[in-house]
Amino acid sequence: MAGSGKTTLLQALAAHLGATDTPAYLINVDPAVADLPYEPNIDIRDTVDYGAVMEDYQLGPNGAILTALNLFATRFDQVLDLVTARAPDVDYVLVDTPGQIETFTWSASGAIISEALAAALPTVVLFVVDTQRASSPMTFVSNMLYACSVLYKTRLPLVVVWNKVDVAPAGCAQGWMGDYDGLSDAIGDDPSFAGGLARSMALTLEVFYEAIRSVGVSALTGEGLPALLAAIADAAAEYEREVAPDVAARAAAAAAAAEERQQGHLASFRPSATGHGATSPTPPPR
Ligand SMILES: Nc1nc2c(ncn2[C@@H]2O[C@H](COP(=O)(O)OP(=O)(O)OP(=O)(O)O)[C@@H](O)[C@H]2O)c(=O)[nH]1
Repeated sequence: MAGSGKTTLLQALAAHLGATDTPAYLINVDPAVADLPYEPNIDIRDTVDYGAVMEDYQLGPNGAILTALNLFATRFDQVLDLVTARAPDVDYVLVDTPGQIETFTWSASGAIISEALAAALPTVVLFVVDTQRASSPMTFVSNMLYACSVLYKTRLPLVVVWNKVDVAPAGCAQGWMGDYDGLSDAIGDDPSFAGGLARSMALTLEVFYEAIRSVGVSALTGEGLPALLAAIADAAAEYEREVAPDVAARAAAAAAAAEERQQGHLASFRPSATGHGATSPTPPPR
């Protein structure tokens, strides 16, 4: 979510891993960020000038982020080559995404980037929430719906990160994830459409909670980072178990479809039994 602390968390994780002699490889794909508190190994801003994109294409902030991501995605194979070349030396590749969730999660270029990463390396999504901003039951439910949509869009193991626990403890939100009655009581008998929707969504989301992990952290103080790394390891094991076979099957199906297309093209150029090519413009005279 925007402003939830993704960049600060990435910096905190990188510092934590550095201190335990586990250097991480850092990638920034947010073209609009002004200052980064960490030194990325790969930075979209080295490739795409967000300000120039706005000016050249006469776009607003979100349109410019989308266009910058599209331009970056066209060269993502080069990024992937760099990442996979370094992968044997690092345990983690951390990717910082743009603030507006829809520009990454729901864009074609965001899908290209996450699918390319997921096809090359065990990939896990961290859905970062500002815990204080999810302290009312309604905003909690809407945050969980966003998390749910990210899970279904990416089809990757997901960890919900309740950030900023130095300001607001995550206990309440984490409690609601496992306690429909508690959440329903908190929503109350609000007779409005929103209240009814929140109650039915809360019930629907119970199944979703079984598929995800959640951790409370403070990117500012470092609280909860070891638990977050344990959750990431668990999610990576799920990737190996459940996602990797699916990724391999999809790659094999895509390769088979490409092969079939190529055979089709070849067949159309092959001479027929009568000595005429399949692409002959006129049938032989009778
Ligand atoms: N108290 C507190 N503040 C935090 C924490 N993590 C981040 N912040 C603050 O939250 C604000 C936003 O942090 P960022 O890291 O820029 O958030 P972001 O999600 O990357 O922001 P966008 O990319 O713009 O969406 C900054 O003022 C951070 O200092 C935390 O754990 N505790």
